Amino acid sequence: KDPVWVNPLNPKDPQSLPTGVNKNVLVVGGGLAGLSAALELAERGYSVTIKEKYKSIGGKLFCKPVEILNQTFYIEHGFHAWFYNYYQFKDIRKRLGIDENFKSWDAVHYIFRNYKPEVIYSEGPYPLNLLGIISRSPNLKLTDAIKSVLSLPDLIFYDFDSINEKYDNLTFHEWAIQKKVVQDFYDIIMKPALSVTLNEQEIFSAAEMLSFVQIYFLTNSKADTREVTNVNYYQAILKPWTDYLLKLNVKIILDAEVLRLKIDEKGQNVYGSVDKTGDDSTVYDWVVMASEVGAVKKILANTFDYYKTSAILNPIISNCIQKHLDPMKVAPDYKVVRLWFDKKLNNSAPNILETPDFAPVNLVAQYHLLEEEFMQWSSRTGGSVMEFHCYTWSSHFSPNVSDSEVWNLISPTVELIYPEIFERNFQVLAYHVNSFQNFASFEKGLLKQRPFSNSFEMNKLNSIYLAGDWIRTDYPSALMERAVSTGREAANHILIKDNVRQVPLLVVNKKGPGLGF
Ligand SMILES: Cc1cc2nc3c(=O)[nH]c(=O)nc-3n(C[C@H](O)[C@H](O)[C@H](O)COP(=O)(O)OP(=O)(O)OC[C@H]3O[C@@H](n4cnc5c(N)ncnc54)[C@H](O)[C@@H]3O)c2cc1C
Repeated sequence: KDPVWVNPLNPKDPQSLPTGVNKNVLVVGGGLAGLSAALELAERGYSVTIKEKYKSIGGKLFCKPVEILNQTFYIEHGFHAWFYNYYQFKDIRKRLGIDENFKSWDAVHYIFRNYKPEVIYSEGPYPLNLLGIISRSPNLKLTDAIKSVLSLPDLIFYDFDSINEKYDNLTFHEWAIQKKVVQDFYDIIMKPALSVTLNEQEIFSAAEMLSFVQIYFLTNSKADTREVTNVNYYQAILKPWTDYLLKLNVKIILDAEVLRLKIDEKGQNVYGSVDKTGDDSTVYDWVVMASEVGAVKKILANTFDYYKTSAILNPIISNCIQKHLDPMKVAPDYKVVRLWFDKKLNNSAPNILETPDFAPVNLVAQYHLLEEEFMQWSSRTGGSVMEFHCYTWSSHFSPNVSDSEVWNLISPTVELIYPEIFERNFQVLAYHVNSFQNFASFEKGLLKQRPFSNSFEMNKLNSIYLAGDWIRTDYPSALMERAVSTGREAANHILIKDNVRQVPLLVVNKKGPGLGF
């Protein structure tokens, strides 16, 4: 199915603010959602200020310089992949002129405890591409798909609205049982997708997962096609993006955690913020909250405390909190561990390996096969740089372990994945651990209360819009693409209010591919 354009609601309005008109926008959070909103608004003449809590921009895509082995390496929050259906992201890449910083990741390698390894890629037109995956598989048989026939209507005749209505109160696993999905099929095709959601697999919503399946596998035969960057994310994405914003006079203030919002009590307009650095006296016309779910909860709770005696604001803020924020949850904490070894795995080890059965390790990326600076270090020293993603850490170990204990704790699992590391006695030369608990939960039952980008405004908390990967969209979207799409949506809510033409969005079709003809 082709993607669909969401066209501007005001196509006749001018493309930017009239000369001489100044509108200030505050963007809270410098992740992809905030950067996307800032890009659209600054291009259309707005004076944009981004306030970011940390010293580096990028949110979950951040990439910061770290001194390791007497060299400065740029280290990411964690390895990411860009998918074919990431239309808003592709558009931003084109506008920033950074396409050359991406390369294709042709096939995805998986290992399992009870099945042979799989190399999955999509080739040929739909539905032959899916049949190809089954026929190449050393584990799956066509009869698995035929026996799982009850699941096929929800997959190939997917309908976004009715699936959301029907299945958010079921977990994906419950849905698979209800639809009698054959175990092999579930374990090899479906469970791996759940494994990389950074959520607890057992409680993940069926509605959310079926939408993910459309985006990443089914909507068109290229959906599963992925790209990775060939240099670090700072060089590939964040520097060009922030350089462009700075050229458009966007103010980017780092290390400036927003503590609470300032609201004009009569008009209920949000007009500013109090930050870690103090009380910002700028009056903003619009605010885009683009921080992650836990942070928005915290900022709104502080704001409520501040205005709790206000007869007008108290019920408004409390309504937004109760309706849209209280039900939202944060996924378990995760760790991303990058190690510098004195040796390399043999050549047959893939650059990226997904390990759905090997929790706490969900994915292994070999950085010396991915990014330039690590390739150079490896060819100079003969060593390797490997990253291990551990997505639901506290379901396996104490959340409070020190960084120096992490490798010892995951070593027994890594030994099952890559015994060679231990057989050949690889020495760890250095290591770096990122630990966070900032990912949104997509467990069952949250969809109805999940806010849209304009939900606060709809509940009378005016001039404030939401953006981020935890915000609900009325089309299939996920992760990085949801972040940049909701950033653009937030910008569009502002543009239409100021009679500036909205920016079109290209989104994944709400219907599944059907029989393909
Ligand atoms: C290890 C890992 C691997 C991933 N892999 C993929 C992948 O392969 N493909 C994919 O599509 N997605 C992937 N993701 C998800 C993707 O990174 C996110 O969906 C996306 O980056 C979210 O962007 P965001 O702007 O919504 O939120 P964030 O990136 O979380 O940005 C929010 C920003 O708000 C800031 N902030 C918080 N509180 C405040 C405050 N009070 N004041 C000011 N600023 C504040 C934060 O510091 C942060 O910079 C992965 C995520 C992780 C962690």
